[in-house]
Amino acid sequence: MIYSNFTKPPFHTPPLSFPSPPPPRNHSATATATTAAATMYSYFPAQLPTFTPSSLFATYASISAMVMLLRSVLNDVIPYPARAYIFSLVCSLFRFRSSKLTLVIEETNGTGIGRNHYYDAAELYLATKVTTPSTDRLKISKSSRDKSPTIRFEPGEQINDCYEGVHLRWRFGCLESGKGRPRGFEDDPDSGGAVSAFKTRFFELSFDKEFRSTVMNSYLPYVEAKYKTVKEEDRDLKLYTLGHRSSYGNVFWDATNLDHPSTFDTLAMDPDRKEVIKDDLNRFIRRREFYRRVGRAWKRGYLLFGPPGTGKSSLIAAMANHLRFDIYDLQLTNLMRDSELRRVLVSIPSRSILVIEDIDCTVEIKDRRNNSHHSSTGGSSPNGSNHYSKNPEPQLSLSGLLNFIDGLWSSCGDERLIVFTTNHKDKLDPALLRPGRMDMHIEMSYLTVQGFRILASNYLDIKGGYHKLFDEIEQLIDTVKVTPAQVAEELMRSEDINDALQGVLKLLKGKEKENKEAVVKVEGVDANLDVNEGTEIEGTSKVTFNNDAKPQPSKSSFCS
Ligand SMILES: Nc1ncnc2c1ncn2[C@@H]1O[C@H](COP(=O)(O)OP(=O)(O)OP(=O)(O)O)[C@@H](O)[C@H]1O
Repeated sequence: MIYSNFTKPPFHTPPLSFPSPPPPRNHSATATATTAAATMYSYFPAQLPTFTPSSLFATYASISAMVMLLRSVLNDVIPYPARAYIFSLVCSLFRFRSSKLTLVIEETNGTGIGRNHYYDAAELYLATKVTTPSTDRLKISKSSRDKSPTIRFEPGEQINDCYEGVHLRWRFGCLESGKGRPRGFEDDPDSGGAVSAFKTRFFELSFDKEFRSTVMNSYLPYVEAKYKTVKEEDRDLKLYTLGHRSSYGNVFWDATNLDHPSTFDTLAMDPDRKEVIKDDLNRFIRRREFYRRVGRAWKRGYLLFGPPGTGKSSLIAAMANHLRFDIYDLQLTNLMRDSELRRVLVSIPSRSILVIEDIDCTVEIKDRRNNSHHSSTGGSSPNGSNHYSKNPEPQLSLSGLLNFIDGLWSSCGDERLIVFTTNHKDKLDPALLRPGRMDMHIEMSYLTVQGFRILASNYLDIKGGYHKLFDEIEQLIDTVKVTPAQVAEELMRSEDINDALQGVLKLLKGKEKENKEAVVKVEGVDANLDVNEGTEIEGTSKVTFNNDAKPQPSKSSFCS
């Protein structure tokens, strides 16, 4: 027990003694004064309690201990939402008479799973305003491949802005929005045992209430427009792939710069077909109002099909470079359930291309669904995790994917392209080919003469665009199947034009020879069939006419 100077002393402390009043004098005035003084003297102790540093510290310590005790009791007794409500009530009392209006712009939208476009716009817009004197501290980063640095704000940082005479104050904040599983994962038993705090980043925009309509109708659209301009002019295109998984089981996109040099000019493809694709893309971008008017989600699906090495990935990169859209490369093996797929797809922003390569391997999706019982009894997922064993249902399904393409979820997000690629269109689930799902089917074929001319001009920069070996090469290109990738490989082997073209010639002649041998082999099988009529010949379907007809392993990890 700590005793202060104001509390009763312990019983063994000697009682405070008061000195006796001085004896009275004869003088009457003096006597009166003396009597008054004596009366006062009798009320006050001779020695007032003293405030020593140690006593003050002891008092402070006991008060703090009490406050902390009270606080922890209140925290235990009153649940977090109730505390937050009381806090907001108290705040609202103080805000009541404020002439300012504050808009809070959080990083995620109301549902907590999609990004808030205003937040992205504000972040980029304010990065252009960091030269104002009110800015004291910023985070800055730049990878070796970035064109310009990325600027981020420290919590509490303020930036003042002025728009059409209206003074605006931006403030960046970051707060721990509570402990527990993030929104949408509350009932998920598999979302990680650890329960930790998660952060909400936000901007606050404060201004005089009278300018509310100016800010809402004019300033915010202005910030958005600036964002678009800056993004287009300055930024590097990004390639996003599904990366790390949080302890809640949430999967996040990891970004890297997309430096793919492929353009429609470098693509070895018939010029007419290239024009058709370019026109289609340009029309799509222009038709925002059209899509709204006819009640369709503003997105377009492309199916690219053709043998490996015919330029499907190169075409996607050319599309991204043409439109200045980011690419989101989705590997379905990284996802376990439809809910994850939805979450990941909804997090893709506008002006981006979602790519799902080798979609013919979606047979895996159906297999997972059918094998859910097996998985739930201890099987492990294809990527080696034991995620399935904890969550038997529902798994990733084709219908989940299709629902995103043209179901209700398709309306989440604007201005997006969805590109599926496949080496085997015939193997695709008919549901994927249904009209309205993939708007345009683009066949990527073996190299044509026109395609070869484009490759030769790109790789060898031949003056006049003609070489004496072209005639022979082009004759062979018409008769054998060779992919642009194979010819491009030959063209890269030598810096000498003649050597490089000789290499192409050799490749084509080799293919021609293989074709002839294969024909002879087939004729031999046919002859055998005639001799042993009625014999079941196994493996005739494996007889190949050339190397290109051989089934080739897909590079996608989705195909195990
Ligand atoms: N049509 C083409 N025009 C220009 N270059 C091409 C073309 N097709 C292939 N190439 C060259 O071949 C390489 C591989 O091509 P790409 O990855 O685009 O083929 P793909 O059809 O996507 O193959 P896969 O089906 O195996 O993914 C490219 O880096 C490019 O250099």
